[in-house]
Amino acid sequence: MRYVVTHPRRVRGESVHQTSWEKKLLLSKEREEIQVKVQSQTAARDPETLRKEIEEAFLMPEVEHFVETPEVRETEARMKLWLDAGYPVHLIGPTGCGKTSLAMHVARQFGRPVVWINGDESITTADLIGGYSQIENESVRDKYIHNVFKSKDVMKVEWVDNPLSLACKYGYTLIYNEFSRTKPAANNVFLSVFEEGVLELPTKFGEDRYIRVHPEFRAILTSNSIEYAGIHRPQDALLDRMVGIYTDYYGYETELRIVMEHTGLEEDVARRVVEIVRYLRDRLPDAQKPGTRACIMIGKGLKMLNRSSGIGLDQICIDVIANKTSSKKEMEEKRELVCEAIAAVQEGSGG
Ligand SMILES: Nc1ncnc2c1ncn2[C@@H]1O[C@H](COP(=O)(O)OP(=O)(O)OP(=O)(O)O)[C@@H](O)[C@H]1O
Repeated sequence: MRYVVTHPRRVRGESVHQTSWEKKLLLSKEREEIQVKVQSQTAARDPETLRKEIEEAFLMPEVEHFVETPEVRETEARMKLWLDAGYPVHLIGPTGCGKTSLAMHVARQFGRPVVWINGDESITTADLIGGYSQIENESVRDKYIHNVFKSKDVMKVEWVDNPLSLACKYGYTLIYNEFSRTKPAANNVFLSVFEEGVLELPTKFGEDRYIRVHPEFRAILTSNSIEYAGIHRPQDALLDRMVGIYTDYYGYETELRIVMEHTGLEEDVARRVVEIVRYLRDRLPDAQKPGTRACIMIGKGLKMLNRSSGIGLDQICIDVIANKTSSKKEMEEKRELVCEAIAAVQEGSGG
């Protein structure tokens, strides 16, 4: 809804040769309130149409190449059990182990629109629930006339729902990725959502400050087990209202299937990639462990290799795990470990 503010045109008194009578009239007008003629520019769309448009906009795309092994299905089954029991599910696990893909895949299976929030230090409660859109219109009179006139009119127009309000109002599935990156105070609104089934809109005026949470509302939150120990430890009261499912790196066979699905590599090559990454994962510190994502990246890098470039498998692996390196010495140590991993896998495969 756009508003047009109309108000008496202001003109510079002296520069326009008006009669004294016109000046008097203009001056008196200046003391009048600004006449705000609000015309809505668009005919109000009915709420149902608006909702359908919102739902189409939010429908989460299918997770491509999603691999379901017995191990994946077991975790999915636990997630659905708790979500159907009415509890939010908190997936905790190391970087790149598959939390987000799992959350998206399970969310899709409820057939409800999925709204997505990425946790961040700068997120406020308003980012979660919404706020008023407002038009501010300021008109300032000429400075060199004694009757300087300054007018400012701020109009609060309509409340705009943000993802959490939409999910609670219409029963969408909420995925709150890396939620522990958000400051705990901003996440306080979730306490009554998860317990009393009520979303309070503390910044909203009037009677509809509360949303009764829709029975189809579900929430899946993810956080990074490594960062979890670091950035913002969520308040116990919030953790107490969720079910926690710790998702570590997948087993060998699942990871192999995922790499083959994403890269199209032959099984024997994919096996070597997974074995090299798992060799490194077993020997690197938690914060440096390569995840499933690293397996896929190495696999895709291998596919792009051509003999003439002189780039070898070792360099591909080093480039993928170098991101979390903080010194030349550390890089050299990793280079040695990569060569050790490749040799060990070569030996193991009798290659
Ligand atoms: N079951 C699966 N089927 C296919 N691909 C998967 C599966 N699980 C994870 N992946 C792939 O592995 C990579 C890492 O998965 P994902 O991004 O879900 O991990 P994450 O734990 O959410 O990572 P982060 O902590 O960085 O958010 C992605 O490329 C994803 O597509």
